[in-house]
Amino acid sequence: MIDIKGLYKTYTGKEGNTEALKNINLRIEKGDIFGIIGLSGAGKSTLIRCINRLEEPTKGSVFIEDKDIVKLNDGELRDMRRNIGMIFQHFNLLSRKNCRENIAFPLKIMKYDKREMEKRVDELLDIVDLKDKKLSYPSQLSGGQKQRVAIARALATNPKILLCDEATSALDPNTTSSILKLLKSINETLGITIVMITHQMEVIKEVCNKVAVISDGSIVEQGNTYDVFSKPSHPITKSFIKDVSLNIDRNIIDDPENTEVVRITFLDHKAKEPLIYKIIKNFDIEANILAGQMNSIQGRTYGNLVVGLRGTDEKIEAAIGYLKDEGIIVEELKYNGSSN
Ligand SMILES: Nc1ncnc2c1ncn2[C@@H]1O[C@H](COP(=O)(O)OP(=O)(O)OP(=O)(O)O)[C@@H](O)[C@H]1O
Repeated sequence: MIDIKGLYKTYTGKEGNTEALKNINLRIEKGDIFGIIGLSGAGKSTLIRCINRLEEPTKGSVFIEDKDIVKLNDGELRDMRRNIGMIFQHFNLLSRKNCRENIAFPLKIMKYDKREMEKRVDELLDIVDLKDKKLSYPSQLSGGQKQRVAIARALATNPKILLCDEATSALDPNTTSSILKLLKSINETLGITIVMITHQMEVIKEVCNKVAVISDGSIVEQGNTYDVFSKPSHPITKSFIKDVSLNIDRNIIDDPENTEVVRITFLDHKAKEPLIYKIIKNFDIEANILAGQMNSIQGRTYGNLVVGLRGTDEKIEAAIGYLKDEGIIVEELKYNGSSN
């Protein structure tokens, strides 16, 4: 549905050039809730704004269905943008207009018939659960309510795609959760493809089925959210999930008493099995848990443990072989054994 190919963006300024995006390639399928996560300055806003050409790419293509948005003329771009709604961190509502008028704004520009417009505004207020605030002004609304109005306005023209630029970053955790639920229900019931940029891991975990991790203008990892975050390979991805092995004291890992120190990752139902107990019992070794955590992404569980193993090389090798046969991911952090 959205196919970004070889996308570059370079900002030119007095102090030189900034390469904000470097060869971005992403495919977002119809019906996805696609998250793009990165630290401040990574290029998230630039990337999402290139999707509707609020920012002009320097090079590359952004295909929406089969049209390259980069090549559209002004009139074609205006038509295309009706298919792409957008919401922002600070809502961008018109402060002198009430909820009804804010939501009706894009319909007015499209010269909707007055009766049709009133009907559509009522439908939208119903979708975002704000019927009782129809005549309230933005200053009379909470942050969450303002974002609901912004969502209603973004949906007014029946877009196929909704772009969310840090849409929950200004909201408290409970309000964030209710806005994410609303976005998920809009995705499911209206079939709208959602692209969201965020620096909040919780947002990705709660609603995104796919994720791309952006760092210094490049995508460093992407895929199904569960796969990317249960088996992260890039240090930036690991930092978002606060990988247990990153936080562990090096002295503990280097302790010569441990023959080997491993980081093991359990996925899905394996996270609930007593595998450490089994390796101690069946392989006659000692297993000392040094760090651990359990996580959940959209109802699927995974766990990480850092374990110091003590015993003969053969027994430890057999225990690790058993874990791998059981589908557990085992990574060696430190080996002190006699043979290698
Ligand atoms: N209009 C601009 N002119 C010059 N440089 C810019 C401009 N907009 C962004 N940049 C630079 O491009 C890089 C990417 O910025 P961008 O705003 O896309 O990052 P971000 O990941 O959205 O960061 P944040 O989360 O802090 O908003 C940064 O180095 C930024 O300083």
